[in-house]
Amino acid sequence: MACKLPGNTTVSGKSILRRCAVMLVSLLASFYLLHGLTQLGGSALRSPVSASVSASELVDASQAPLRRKRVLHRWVVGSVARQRLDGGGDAPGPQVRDAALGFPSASGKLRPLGDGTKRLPQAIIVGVKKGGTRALLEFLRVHPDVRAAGAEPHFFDRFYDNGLAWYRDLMPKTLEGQITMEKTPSYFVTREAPARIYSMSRSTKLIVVVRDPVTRAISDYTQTLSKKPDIASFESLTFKNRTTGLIDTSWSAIQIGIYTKHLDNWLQFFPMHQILFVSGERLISDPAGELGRVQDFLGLKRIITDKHFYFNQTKGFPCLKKAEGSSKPHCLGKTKGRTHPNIDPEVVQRLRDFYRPFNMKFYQMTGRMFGWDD
Ligand SMILES: Nc1ncnc2c1ncn2[C@@H]1O[C@H](COP(=O)(O)OS(=O)(=O)O)[C@@H](OP(=O)(O)O)[C@H]1O
Repeated sequence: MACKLPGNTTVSGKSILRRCAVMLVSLLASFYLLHGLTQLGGSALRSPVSASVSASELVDASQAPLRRKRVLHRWVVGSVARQRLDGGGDAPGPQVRDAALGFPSASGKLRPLGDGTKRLPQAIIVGVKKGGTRALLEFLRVHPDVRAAGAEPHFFDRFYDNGLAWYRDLMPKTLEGQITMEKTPSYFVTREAPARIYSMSRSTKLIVVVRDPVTRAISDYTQTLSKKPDIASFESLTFKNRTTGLIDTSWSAIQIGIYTKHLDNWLQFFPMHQILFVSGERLISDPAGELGRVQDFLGLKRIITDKHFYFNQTKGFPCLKKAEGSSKPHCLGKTKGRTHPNIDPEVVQRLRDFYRPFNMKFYQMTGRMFGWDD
């Protein structure tokens, strides 16, 4: 059979069939290619970040400023979880379900979404007054896995009757994996504090910032003097009887520095390994070194390093290059690092002699030489 095409071309039936078959095959091939491209583009659009973000990158991202990190983590883990929930036919396991609801901490753990929950502290800086407790807490707060109450709650000494719910309410909200902390230096010398903290949680980690008891006493006195300029001199308050040289151990400025006496009280309830002693002197001369020990003790990743500090010549103390939630340098306020009055060197020597045996016992108990008697 033959037919006439426009332009007087004569085409046979066989030839038409051949042409139609070729057209069909190329049409099918185009469809196949188009389908492949759509699949590729579709999955890339569904998970723009998740496909390229590894667990270690998530951990690294946590070291960026907290707010930015949280937004990023919500987005990243949210999309990972969504992808798994959408794509897989299986019911999601607990990890995926958690991921759908949250984001990981610096340690890679998953956290619930939202602003978090107020929790009782898992670690408390219990002392000592004028040891450097504020500096330690301010430095620790830089860690993304630490949240701390701003003011001193004084729950275990002054406000115990208000109950644990009241205490918890003073705490900042935390996400799973973050540690709640507070500092109240007077706990260390409060007789009831160890039993009370133990009854809240026997696993509470305790931190004590200790400082040379003589300079601590002078610092304590300097604070009182700033509030009551009319008080008696340090020298006269130190002695029960200046002629006999008998020290007045009932004066709180003196008594607080007999660390072994107070420590004995804590050891009735807590084992030594649950108490960390931070050197107040080293906190000034090597803040990153002391912070390293504290982070280890709290089971935290060592994120706070010497890169976080600079020595402020005017202040005469180490300061933070960036405070928590800020990009500005931050030194402690003017009530921290006061100029001390000059004390009669004979009185200072008498106090050194008084504290020496207590210090020696303290070094023995803690296994650390603090160097106050060198
Ligand atoms: N980085 C930094 N900046 C300023 N001050 C610092 C710092 N590190 C430790 N210190 C020392 O902290 C002392 C105050 O201790 P506390 O914060 O424990 O005092 S308080 O008990 O809360 O009142 C305070 O005591 P004074 O020098 O006697 O004022 C400081 O010596």
